[in-house]
Amino acid sequence: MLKNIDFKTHLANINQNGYAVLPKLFSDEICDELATTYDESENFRSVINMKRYQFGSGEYKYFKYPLPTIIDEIRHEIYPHLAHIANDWMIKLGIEKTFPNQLSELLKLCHENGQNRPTPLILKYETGDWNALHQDLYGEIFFPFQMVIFLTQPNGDYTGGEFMMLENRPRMQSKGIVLQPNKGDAVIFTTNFRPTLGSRGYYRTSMRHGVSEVRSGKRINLGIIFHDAK
Ligand SMILES: O=C(O)CCC(=O)C(=O)O
Ligand SMILES: [Fe+2]
Repeated sequence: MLKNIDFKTHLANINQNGYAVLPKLFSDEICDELATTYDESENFRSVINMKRYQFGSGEYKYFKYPLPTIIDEIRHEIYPHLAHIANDWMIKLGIEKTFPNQLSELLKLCHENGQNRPTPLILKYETGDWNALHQDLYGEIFFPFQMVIFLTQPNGDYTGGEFMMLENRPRMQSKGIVLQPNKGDAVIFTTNFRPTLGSRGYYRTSMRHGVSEVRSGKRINLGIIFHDAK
């Protein structure tokens, strides 16, 4: 499924900016099919009302294991490409941590550490909904990257609802990044922090992500987080 992806360019973008946009990872048909699974409650382990937890406004559902095939495949196929940068980042930042080459091994570590619950999720936002800037860590073991796939079309299915990232640079003002990818596009982005080169070597820039208010319509996204949750 990932045959035509130009990973070299995407990995360079991730190294440079902390994120990459992958155009048209999923066809419209696959997007529609995944968006429809949202209403099939047997696919999910829990439903979160975002207002109740003060996470913003909207609703999301975590898939249960076994994950739908396409989500499981993409999670396993993308991971090895990212594990290499993850390890390089840890070296640059002087952190003694190594991520295994395969997702199955990372998940094994998560499970041994009591992080047993699957983290892939679908989020649904309607008019007025939004997602507060946050990080998806879920336990001591967390992978530095995650992915979000846009299942609906901005300025077609909804307006507003931009994907936002905020880079917190130490002792400097923060940088905001706003994206509005098309239906079927994916964004791979930094979950926690990334190395930025300064005059005295690499330092940590922490990143958070969220979604601006949806002005009209319905926005549905699929989130793929690689580590499992406590
Ligand atoms: O709806 C979005 O674009 C953001 C979803 C999100 O927070 C995530 O996938 O972790
Ligand atoms: Fe998130």
